[in-house]
Amino acid sequence: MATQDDLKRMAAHKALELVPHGEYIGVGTGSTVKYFIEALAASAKDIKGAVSTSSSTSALLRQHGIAEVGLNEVNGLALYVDGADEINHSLQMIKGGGGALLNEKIVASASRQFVCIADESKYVARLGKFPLPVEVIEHARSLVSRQLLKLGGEPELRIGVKTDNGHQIVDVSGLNLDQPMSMEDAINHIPGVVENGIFARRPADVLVLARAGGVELVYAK
Ligand SMILES: O=C[C@H](O)[C@H](O)[C@H](O)COP(=O)(O)O
Repeated sequence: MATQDDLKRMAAHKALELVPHGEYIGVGTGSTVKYFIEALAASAKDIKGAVSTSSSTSALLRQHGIAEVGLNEVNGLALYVDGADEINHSLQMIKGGGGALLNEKIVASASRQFVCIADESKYVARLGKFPLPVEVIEHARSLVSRQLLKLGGEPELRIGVKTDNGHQIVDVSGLNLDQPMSMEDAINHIPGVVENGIFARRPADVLVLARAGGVELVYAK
């Protein structure tokens, strides 16, 4: 029986088919993306370079000899490839389980196409079982947490974690995410919030979904 890691690897390999030759691409963060970087390095795709979303992704790109380029050095990206913690049938996502949500949202917003790679455990009818990561300015953490309580969530500080941008992460359980775009906006309007892990304003364009029976491409309904 295929393990979750097998499924992640299958999705990552399939995504290679969507990578254009001779372009800059954005690369997300996480265990599924790690398989994508390995597959990309072993493939004959001649991308111009990759914009990274985290120090861990940069290290993997270096390790595999893939040229990294800064976002300021390119005029937009053809494609962005990343995993998700949850993705719904509109291809809206919760991301940030690995703490890279801020750079991921920035790089995704610079990309013409967002390809999400995921095993079937991530594909859900309703977002919100996975606690929502919210990146906060450290001295505003308590203030922000009180506002998140008012929005119906139960915030919990991710102990001992600092993001690549030097902020803290609060993981929020119990939020009603039936209107993901409104909640994305509402949380980002709290002073002290840097970014939150709802990707509703910039959903994926295509989901490469790996199930035990095979890999399929899913487009937003
Ligand atoms: O901050 C991390 C990212 O949003 C990841 O894309 C997400 O956590 C999924 O990671 P994984 O592929 O390891 O499940």
